[in-house]
Amino acid sequence: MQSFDFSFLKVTPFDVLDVLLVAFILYQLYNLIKGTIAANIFIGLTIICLVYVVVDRLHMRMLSYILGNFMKVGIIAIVVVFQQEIRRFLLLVGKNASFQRNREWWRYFFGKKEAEKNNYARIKPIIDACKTLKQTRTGALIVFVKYYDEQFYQNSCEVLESRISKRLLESIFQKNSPLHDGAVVIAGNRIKSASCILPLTDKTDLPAQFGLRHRAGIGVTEANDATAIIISEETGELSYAKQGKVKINISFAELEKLLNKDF
Ligand SMILES: Nc1ncnc2c1ncn2[C@@H]1O[C@H](COP(=O)(O)OP(=O)(O)OP(=O)(O)O)[C@@H](O)[C@H]1O
Repeated sequence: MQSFDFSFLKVTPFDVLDVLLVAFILYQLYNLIKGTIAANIFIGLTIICLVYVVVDRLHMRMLSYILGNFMKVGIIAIVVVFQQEIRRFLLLVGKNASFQRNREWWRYFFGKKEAEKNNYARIKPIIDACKTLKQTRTGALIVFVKYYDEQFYQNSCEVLESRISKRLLESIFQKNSPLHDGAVVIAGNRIKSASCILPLTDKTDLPAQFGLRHRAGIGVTEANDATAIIISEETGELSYAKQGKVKINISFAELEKLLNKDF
């Protein structure tokens, strides 16, 4: 019986690692563009690539010339078209390697209790304000950023630079307040700004009841290392957005856990 010779197939541990890393990167990219217009653009580009390979093999000169030229500028087109996704991908990579994440491990082994106690004092006024806003069905959008990018936020915001306080948050979102439209941005221990106009997500698979407030809350977490609490004026529901994904109708216990982890 004829036997097959697989001796040419030498698989080293680095090959396995290589494949795993590529699979991981593709999976992360898939997660980033899933449900967005970018997913359709990606499919379009893949189809053009496949057509190019076919027409090139069939020696259809005119079409392969046109598609070939298109492919040459393709890389620039990809960078332009996927600007947001590339930004999000780099943020994801940077975030996973960041000092902040390692500091969480540090906290876990040394002095976690102490850290949690301090954090609770920080997040309590926010949770209390959310309780009132939910009860009174007052729409609100509160964004937490690790790094406050002055350029990104200051152009469209009213600068506050104030201590985090329950009553301040409640009064900002009162319907008669001049600052109630838009988002409040919190960084570290400060309310940095209010009335911020944020980028909207272009996701196409969101629930029908999500309007501009929810789209802005999700959008800001796609473009930045940020998380957002969204309180619906219509239903009083509390949602929490992170990395472009949203948890709907969360409880206050859940909110406390999430803020403890992310803020
Ligand atoms: N780009 C934006 N950035 C920040 N806030 C925004 C933005 N666009 C709209 N908003 C806020 O969202 C409010 C309008 O919310 P809209 O009713 O469209 O949203 P929604 O997601 O349906 O929320 P709700 O359930 O509270 O109605 C505006 O009054 C404004 O405060």
